[in-house]
Amino acid sequence: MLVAKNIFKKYGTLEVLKGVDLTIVKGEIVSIVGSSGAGKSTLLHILGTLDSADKGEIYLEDQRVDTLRGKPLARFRNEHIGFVFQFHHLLPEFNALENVCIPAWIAGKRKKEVTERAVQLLETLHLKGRLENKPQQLSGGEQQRVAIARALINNPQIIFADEPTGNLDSKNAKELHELFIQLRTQFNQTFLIVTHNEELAAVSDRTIHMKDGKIIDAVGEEATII
Ligand SMILES: Nc1ncnc2c1ncn2[C@@H]1O[C@H](COP(=O)(O)OP(=O)(O)OP(=O)(O)O)[C@@H](O)[C@H]1O
Repeated sequence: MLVAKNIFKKYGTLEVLKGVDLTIVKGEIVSIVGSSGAGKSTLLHILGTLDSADKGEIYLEDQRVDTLRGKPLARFRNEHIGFVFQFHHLLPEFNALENVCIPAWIAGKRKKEVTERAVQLLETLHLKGRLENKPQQLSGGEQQRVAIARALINNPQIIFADEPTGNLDSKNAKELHELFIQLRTQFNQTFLIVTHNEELAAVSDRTIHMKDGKIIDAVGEEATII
């Protein structure tokens, strides 16, 4: 599903990623954990094509993605990748239903089909009665669920989530973990999640540990095969 080979990244003289290799199988929920500054978000952004590596290769379902630029990259991202961030970045002037529909409208999909799928997703995410509400009229947990429906609208191959529970209380965080598992069971959805939340890491299928720009194994040694 996702294969990354020998990813390197520097910011100025700071070496942030020092040769990361990673493979993720379809339907896996994988968490990336590690201390602050280990390079987790940088890796997630590079794998999600939001940032570029200095060296290395990334393949999503056998398509090389790290060489895409401009319009083909924007189109690929819109059609194949979903993102969920700590701050959900919903558009305040649009209601929940519209926020979910926007990526599908951008992809040029038919309005009626888009609305049907968005309503179905929002119902699955227990937001049936909140379709017309603007983000500020929703709770933090509800806003995050709208962001997840938005990430799912184009049926992405993988969802990248950066601290998705970072802004939620423990009850909403737990509900979000259950939701990820439900989406994996129901749709075989693949997730790669950067998190400091130990409970979220514990319910993942696999946890990847990062330290100083490298993936390490459980005893802190540099891992060679992941
Ligand atoms: N755009 C940037 N320009 C310069 N340095 C950056 C940039 N983005 C990240 N860094 C630096 O790269 C290092 C890794 O950052 P990154 O955000 O990937 O860490 P992280 O493991 O996700 O940390 P945290 O858990 O605190 O979010 C940090 O030292 C950070 O200051």
